[in-house]
Parts: sequence; structure tokens; C-alpha cells
Amino acid sequence: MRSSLTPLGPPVSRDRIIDTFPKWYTPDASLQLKEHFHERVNAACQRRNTGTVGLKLSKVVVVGDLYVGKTSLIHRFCKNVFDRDYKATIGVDFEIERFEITGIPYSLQIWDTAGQEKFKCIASAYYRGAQVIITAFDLTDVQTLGHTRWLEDALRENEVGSCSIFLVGTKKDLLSGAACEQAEAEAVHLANEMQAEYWSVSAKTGENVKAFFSRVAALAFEQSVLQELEKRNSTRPQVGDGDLIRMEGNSPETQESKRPFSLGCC
Ligand SMILES: Nc1nc2c(ncn2[C@@H]2O[C@H](COP(=O)(O)OP(=O)(O)OP(=O)(O)O)[C@@H](O)[C@H]2O)c(=O)[nH]1
Ligand SMILES: [Mg+2]
Repeated sequence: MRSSLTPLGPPVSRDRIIDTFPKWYTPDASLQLKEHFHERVNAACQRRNTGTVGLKLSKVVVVGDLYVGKTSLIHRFCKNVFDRDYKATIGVDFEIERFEITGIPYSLQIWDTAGQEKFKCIASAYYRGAQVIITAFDLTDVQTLGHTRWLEDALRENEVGSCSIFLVGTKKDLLSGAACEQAEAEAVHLANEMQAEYWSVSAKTGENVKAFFSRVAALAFEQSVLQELEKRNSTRPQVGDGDLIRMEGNSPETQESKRPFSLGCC
């Protein structure tokens, strides 16, 4: 089904069309356990009543130590390529991926940041306005799992509670059996502390890469539509009990509680 809201440009490729709510990787560390889009989101999509959601770019920032495979993960998804040779990212880079989610166009701007310390201040300038933060670590090097300062820095640049967090273990093809289970168990534990969703992926084989980004896109889309609906409700004057007129920003639902995440830097 093609949307009448699709912006000009080439059509969205078939594998970027999402009609059913993508599942989590493990229910032990998941941001959502439901299997369908929120009913208000479904209803808004059916009525083509999602406001400006289809016209905006939602920002996704990928952070983590050098050499963990951030660029490889993004290139596997966006270009379907894998390069065995390491070329350090200098500063930042980005890709735009267009989706069609329950008939509505939706775009992610995926920012790839440098893990090398000397580029840290360039990269951190791009953290602001992130809707999703992906913090990557190397499954074969558990030390990189403990390096959570990237996430702390990215969270500091954004409104409290405004970002969805994903913890991603990379290079799954290099690990199997008990070693893989052990690394995943540690990661799931940390993901819960971070209030993040956990995924294991391989940019080399492509395992879980499309499923992971589909999940990111669907969750970000759902959040964008709900925010749009909420914004509309809170800007519309409400005449009713106690002559309450609610204006944008006053809604109790928009007053998100503070995210308690804080881990020591390693
Ligand atoms: N076997 C295997 N190797 C991988 C995988 N992902 C990345 N690599 C390799 O790991 C090395 C580092 O990958 P990059 O994607 O450049 O790492 P990065 O996190 O972007 O590094 P910086 O840009 O310096 O922060 C490269 O040699 C990749 O080929 C994977 O899934 N499997
Ligand atoms: Mg890189």
C-alpha cells in the first residue's frame, strides 16, 4: 500500500515497508513487549492523520568504543556491504533511511560517530535532538560493554526521558556457544540497568541487522505519532469540568519522570 503522503523521490524499497509491529530480540531486555502498534497509532495511520510525522527526520545516534563495528553495522543496513578493513570514522557521518510504516512515510537519520578519543568532542556536538541512542559494544571484547560513558554523554545532551536506548552487541559471527551466552547474559543485565533494549547482530553475515533497524524504526515511529497526537490534544483548548484550558507543555503526560540511569565511567 503506497501512502498519499510519500514525499517526492524514489519509492521506498520493499524491505523498508513495515506493516506489522517488529518483535524484540529477547523479552528479558525489551522496551516494549506488545506485538501490535498502539491502537491510537493504528487509528491515526488508517485515517492518514499523523500530522507532520511523515515529513520529519528522526535522529538516531550510534555511539560506542572505537573498532566495535558501528560503521559496519550502519553500512550493512543502509548499503548492504561489509568491509573487512578497518577505516576509523573521523568525527561523524550520517545516512538517511526511508521507511513506510503502516502506510505512512517515515525517515531515520542515522548518525555514525567516531569511537576514537581524539574525535570525541566533534562527535558529541551531534548528540543533541536524538530520538534514539544506539550504544554498541563488541561481543568478543566484553570490556567494551562496560564503557558506558558514550551513553552518559549522549543522554546529557538530550531532554530527560526523550530518548529510546538500544544496547547492541556486534560481531555475533565470531562467538558461539557458552561464550556467546555468557556475553549476552551480561549485556542483558546492563541493558536492564540502562532501561535499554538488547540486540546481538553481525554486520558480516547480516544476522539480525534488518530486524534490529526495523524495530528501531517502528518504536521511533510509534513514539513520534503518539507525541504528535499528544501535542494536538494539549494545544486544543478543552472546555469542561473546572473550566480547564490545557495548553502545550502543561499536560501531565508530557512531564516525563527523570531517567535514573547513571553508571560509573570505566
Ligand atoms: N567478523 C566481524 N567483524 C566485524 C563486524 N563488524 C565490524 N567488524 C570489523 O571490525 C572492525 C571495526 O569496524 P568499524 O565498523 O570500522 O568500527 P567502528 O566502531 O565504526 O570504529 P570507529 O569508527 O573507529 O569508532 C573492521 O575491521 C570490521 O571489518 C562483524 O559483525 N563481524
Ligand atoms: Mg566507524
